[in-house]
Amino acid sequence: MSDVLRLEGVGKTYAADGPSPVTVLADLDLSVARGEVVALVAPSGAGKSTLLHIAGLLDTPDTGRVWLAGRDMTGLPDRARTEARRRDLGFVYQFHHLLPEFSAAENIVLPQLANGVSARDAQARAADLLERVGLSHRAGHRPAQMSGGEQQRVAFCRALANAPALLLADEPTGNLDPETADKVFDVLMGLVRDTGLSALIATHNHALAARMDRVVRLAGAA
Ligand SMILES: Nc1ncnc2c1ncn2[C@@H]1O[C@H](COP(=O)(O)OP(=O)(O)OP(=O)(O)O)[C@@H](O)[C@H]1O
Repeated sequence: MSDVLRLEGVGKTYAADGPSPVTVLADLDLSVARGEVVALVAPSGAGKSTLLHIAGLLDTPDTGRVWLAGRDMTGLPDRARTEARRRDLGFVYQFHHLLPEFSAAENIVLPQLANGVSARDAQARAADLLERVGLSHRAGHRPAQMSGGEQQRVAFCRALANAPALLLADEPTGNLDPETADKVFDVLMGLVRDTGLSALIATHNHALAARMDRVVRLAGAA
């Protein structure tokens, strides 16, 4: 199977047993093929975050199944899900979430050490990734010493540090002014294409969505 991510018949209802249950996702099918970049466009409240949490193995659907990198994740215990998340997924959010007391390079090295990569290999990969996003000269800077666009470029490198099968991004340039957002998005797409990565990228920006391989629109369930 060449899909990196496959959701089949996924449904999610919040407070299903409460007085006013909210069905956010109903019978949703979605797949991301290997090397494919898919835009996820949804009006506010349509369930974009819920979907990304389910795809990111941070939440479980009430119905349906989730495959990641060819393995069925449905019903796996927390430990196995955490392990799959660490091995197969990279995350980028609207805010960079870099560790403030560590340098750009260290922020990219640390997740690799946690995955058992040697310090030497981790440093070499961090240097390579920083070069790809044009930030070699910022390797020793801490997040507070960098611009918003630079911080976000480091966050992309960190997400790719362990060579995940799939990148999940939630409004990755949403915190930046439009001009910077365009440039930083170019960097992200360059990085994704260079590494042959698959990605599911949520955005409200239709121009950015149009630059991806496919656009999935989430209308929101009743
Ligand atoms: N834990 C929860 N309990 C009850 N309702 C929830 C919960 N989490 C989310 N919802 C509801 O589910 C709907 C979808 O939420 P979700 O966060 O997935 O939307 P979203 O598409 O990401 O929105 P936005 O783009 O505004 O962040 C919303 O109406 C929200 O109020």
